Amino acid sequence: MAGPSPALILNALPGDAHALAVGFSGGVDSSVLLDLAGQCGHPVRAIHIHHGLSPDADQWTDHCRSVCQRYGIDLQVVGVRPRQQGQGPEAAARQVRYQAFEAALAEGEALLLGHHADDQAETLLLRLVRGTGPDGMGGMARVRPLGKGWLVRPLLDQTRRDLKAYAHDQGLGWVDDPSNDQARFDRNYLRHHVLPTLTARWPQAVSAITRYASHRRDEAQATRPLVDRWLAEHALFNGPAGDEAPGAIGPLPVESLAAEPIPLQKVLLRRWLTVGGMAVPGSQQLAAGRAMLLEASADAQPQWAWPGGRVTRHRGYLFRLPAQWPAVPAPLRLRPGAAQAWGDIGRIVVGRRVAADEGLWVRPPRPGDRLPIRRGGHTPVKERLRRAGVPPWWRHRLPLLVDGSDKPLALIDGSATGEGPGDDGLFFAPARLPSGPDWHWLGPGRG
Ligand SMILES: Nc1ncnc2c1ncn2[C@@H]1O[C@H](COP(=O)(O)OP(=O)(O)OP(=O)(O)O)[C@@H](O)[C@H]1O
Repeated sequence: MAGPSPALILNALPGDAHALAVGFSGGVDSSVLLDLAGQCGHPVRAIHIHHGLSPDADQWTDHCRSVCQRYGIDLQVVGVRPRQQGQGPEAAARQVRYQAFEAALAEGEALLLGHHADDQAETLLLRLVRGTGPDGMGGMARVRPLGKGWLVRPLLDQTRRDLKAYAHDQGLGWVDDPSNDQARFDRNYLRHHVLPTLTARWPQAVSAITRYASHRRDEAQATRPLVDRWLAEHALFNGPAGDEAPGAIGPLPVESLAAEPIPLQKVLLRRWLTVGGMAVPGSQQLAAGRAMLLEASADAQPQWAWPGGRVTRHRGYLFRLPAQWPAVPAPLRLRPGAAQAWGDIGRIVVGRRVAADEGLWVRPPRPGDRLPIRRGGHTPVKERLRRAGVPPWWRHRLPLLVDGSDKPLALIDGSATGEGPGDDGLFFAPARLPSGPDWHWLGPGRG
């Protein structure tokens, strides 16, 4: 592997990145990165996050200022204090740091971070001993979207020793963070005890481990489109055409899933949960959940719950259930030409000529509600919803149109696209909740 050079950055950049922002802590790795970035021919700036955690923090910021001044590179200093919520100070600092990076990135800008091969090997070993799934073994990504730009780690194939040698050769100055050695206990145990033992016996251990991570990432990148295609073909897709936002994949049909080999079922389930915004369970939990959901008798309604979410089976489909149910909305007096909030669940969009002087209301269905039918007579609302395939847990949250004396008139059709209803219509535009309830039954005409 060739040593540090600007080509590492140029080769790692996504095609449309046209400006570089170096995450500059003042440590040796990001000092090398800054030096290389300045030789790439792209506009460069640096971002330093001042956490104020160490008594030396001001000195590091001063150091970063003077280095950037020498290079003639703009430095943005962002002061963010970690908010500690049940995590260690390191993890809390990392979380706010990435949020600050994301907010600071401009369109088309690539944030460069100085993670190297030893960091990657430590990450992999840590994940391995703490327990991780196949995606975790891809380690840190070399490139991923971040805010309006990208996060790029061009030094992932360089060892710590390569970077130090470059810094010495080029006469670069840097600061050492002494807290690194105490705060990151597990990582340092690996760094000082485990990796030296491994590399004494197998000198290529670090690059072999990082190569493995790179294979895993390639494999994930190659298979993901196939998995997503399966989901798009089989799991009802409820977004506007071409919308691939998370949550756009609807309930999973049990029959199609069960027809696949078990290892593929697990891959599909894992991905389906991820696109629904759910925390993915560990392998054992996933295997148990899969068996419970797919191997139960046809008329059973098993419910699988793990700390990250819940899935249930209903009439041949698997549904992701939100971690918290939105409250049942309160009755709403309709206003012509308005888009009115239907609790946290969505909006009721009302045409201009609707409800002008009729005193129309919308409220959730109640037991015993009945709707008039065209041939004369009435049908229970519950029966209409059941026939339309609306799962029981949504039936009492849907909008029912009633007149001024609370007499049910109609269920309001849903529209996933949110386009105008015209002057005479009204419809329900469901919100896409973060926990991704499955809205597939809300297509126009189903109400
Ligand atoms: N305070 C900071 N200001 C700007 N950039 C930083 C700062 N701290 C870290 N970075 C950037 O992140 C890179 C990795 O640093 P470090 O390993 O400390 O980060 P981390 O995000 O905690 O990662 P890890 O996952 O390895 O714990 C650095 O080389 C630098 O590019």
